[in-house]
Amino acid sequence: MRTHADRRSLWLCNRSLFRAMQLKNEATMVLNPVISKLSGKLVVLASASPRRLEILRNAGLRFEVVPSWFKETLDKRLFKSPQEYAVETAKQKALEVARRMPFKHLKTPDIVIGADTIVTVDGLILEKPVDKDDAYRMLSRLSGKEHSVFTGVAIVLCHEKENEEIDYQLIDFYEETKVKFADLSEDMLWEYINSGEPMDKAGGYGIQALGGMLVEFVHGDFLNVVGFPLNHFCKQLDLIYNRSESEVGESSRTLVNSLSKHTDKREIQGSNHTLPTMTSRGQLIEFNVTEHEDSEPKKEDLQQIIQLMDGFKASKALFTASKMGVFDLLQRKPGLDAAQVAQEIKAAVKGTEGLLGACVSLGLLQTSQRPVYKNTDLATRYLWSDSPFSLHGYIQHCNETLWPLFSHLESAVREGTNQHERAFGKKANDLFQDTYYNNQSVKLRFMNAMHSIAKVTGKAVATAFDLSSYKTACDLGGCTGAIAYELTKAHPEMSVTVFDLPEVVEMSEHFHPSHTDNRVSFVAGDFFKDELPKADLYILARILHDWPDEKVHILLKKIGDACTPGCGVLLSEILLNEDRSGPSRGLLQALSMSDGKQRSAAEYSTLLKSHGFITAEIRHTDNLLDAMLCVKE
Ligand SMILES: C[S@@+](CC[C@H](N)C(=O)[O-])C[C@H]1O[C@@H](n2cnc3c(N)ncnc32)[C@H](O)[C@@H]1O
Repeated sequence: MRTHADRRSLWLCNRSLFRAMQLKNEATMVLNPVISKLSGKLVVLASASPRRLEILRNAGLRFEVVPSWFKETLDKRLFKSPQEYAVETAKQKALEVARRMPFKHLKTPDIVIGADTIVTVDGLILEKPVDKDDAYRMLSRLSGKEHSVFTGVAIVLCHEKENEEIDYQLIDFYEETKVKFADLSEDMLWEYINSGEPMDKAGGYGIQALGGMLVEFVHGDFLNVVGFPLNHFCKQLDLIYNRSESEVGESSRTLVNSLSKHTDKREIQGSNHTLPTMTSRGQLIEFNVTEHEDSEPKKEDLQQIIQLMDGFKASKALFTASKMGVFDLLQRKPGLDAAQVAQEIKAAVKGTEGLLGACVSLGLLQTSQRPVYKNTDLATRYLWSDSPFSLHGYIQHCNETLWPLFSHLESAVREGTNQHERAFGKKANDLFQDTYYNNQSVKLRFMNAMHSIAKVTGKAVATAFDLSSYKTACDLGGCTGAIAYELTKAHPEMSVTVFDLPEVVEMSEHFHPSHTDNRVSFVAGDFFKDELPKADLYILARILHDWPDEKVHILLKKIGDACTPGCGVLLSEILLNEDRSGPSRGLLQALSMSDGKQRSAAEYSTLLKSHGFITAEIRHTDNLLDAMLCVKE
């Protein structure tokens, strides 16, 4: 029987082993650029295992957990090797979730990850023990011997096609780790079984906890024994997202099938028979599920379509309530009834009742029996003008500028040009100088709009990367300075020059924060014509999308000329997916844009590369804007 000291030293040994394995993983690859490829994507883990969840969370992956309904009942005798069984189970788990989500959750994931861990010894597959006796049988079989732990992993990539079909692309792999158990005495076995730990674990032990005391050595990926081979997974992601398609094809197995979103639900649930039980490595299989003529409209289809059809009504109700000061009023005086609100906002009671009711239904206001109204938390945080994260300014811009432009969308599509002349009665060669800045109130409204978005996104952009090596920054087109103030707040060593057109700089003091910050200064000028202030980091936040490539090259050349090797460009934009499938915010915004265009990270990288900048990092911030850091070679 092992003493407590023995167990403790075994435990310590395993802990240091765990750390050593972690360090090995860290040393062999840079995880973040791989994991960050998944940010902004709907990643789903088709497993309820808390250990897998923790491993992936610790790696910085953001995902939803949707446990698979696939029953692990595959006939093990049909498989040539245990690893093929584990891979097939992982595959079935992931595919079940990938197919269920568009119907049950009304959203299509981008990626579904499935995994199955098994333990094999003496040619036998050990899964989870069903009871204590089963655990005893398993553990005594493992005692004093070396066994293998296999985790099969399946990554299902879901691509929605234009015809509403979904393509499923499958990449699968497995990882093997050898584990040697110490000789286990009866007492130790039962003590461990009675701890309850073996019951939900393959092979009846958990290496990351008490079970670590049973282990003499581990050969291979430690996390694979815990339940997920993180290192191999990241290498596969690297192949999928960072390498050419041919490399992916060579290194992993791909299975493609298409399902229509309109395929009958019952057919999906029973569709396992359409999958081969096993495929050989490298094989590509395609099949289609026949589409049926739908006899009844489907509830979920109708919900989706109604949301799209009514979207403009909801937007306009929000814009109008915001413009008429409803949220500001109810922030100052919560608990007014419709007549009181109508009186304050100088509107008809009937019209006000309708607007308040619509706002309640949209989750912007709360009401009670009487009925009186007050702001919801959402409105308090984002809709009244003086809240720190108020989007009031941007909502006014949507109402007064974007709404008229969108009402001419058909002409914009037919003519392929911006609709400023139709919407506002005047041509705009330079959007800023001809449209926004030749009228004082329009200018202030635009600056308020930029300010409100920059306040919401500024911190995420300012802290997206390690900028500690940069001491002077210049925010080109930095407008009200909102991002500059976030930068100095986040980087105490940094000073920032905001460079913008004279019309903007003259108004900037209206937006200064209450505390003075002498590390932020303003310089007026035209970034296409004038000399740029010297800095070792240039910020381009929501600038490049406004301009066509020719103009972007003019600006980037000036920045490139002003930079010495090591200087940086911090770009902040909505980055389009490389296949231009989204995000829809970016694609919708493009519909009302003038001469500019939305671009993907690769497109921005190419533009910057031609001026000597290499893309160091890309961050999808989970905020309204993404960020890229590029460094001068
Ligand atoms: C879309 S706004 C972005 C503002 C700010 N960077 C942000 O993210 O909130 C574009 C900014 O570029 C400025 N700008 C446009 N043309 C410019 C030019 N030729 N020279 C300097 N600034 C310019 C505008 O005045 C405006 O402040």
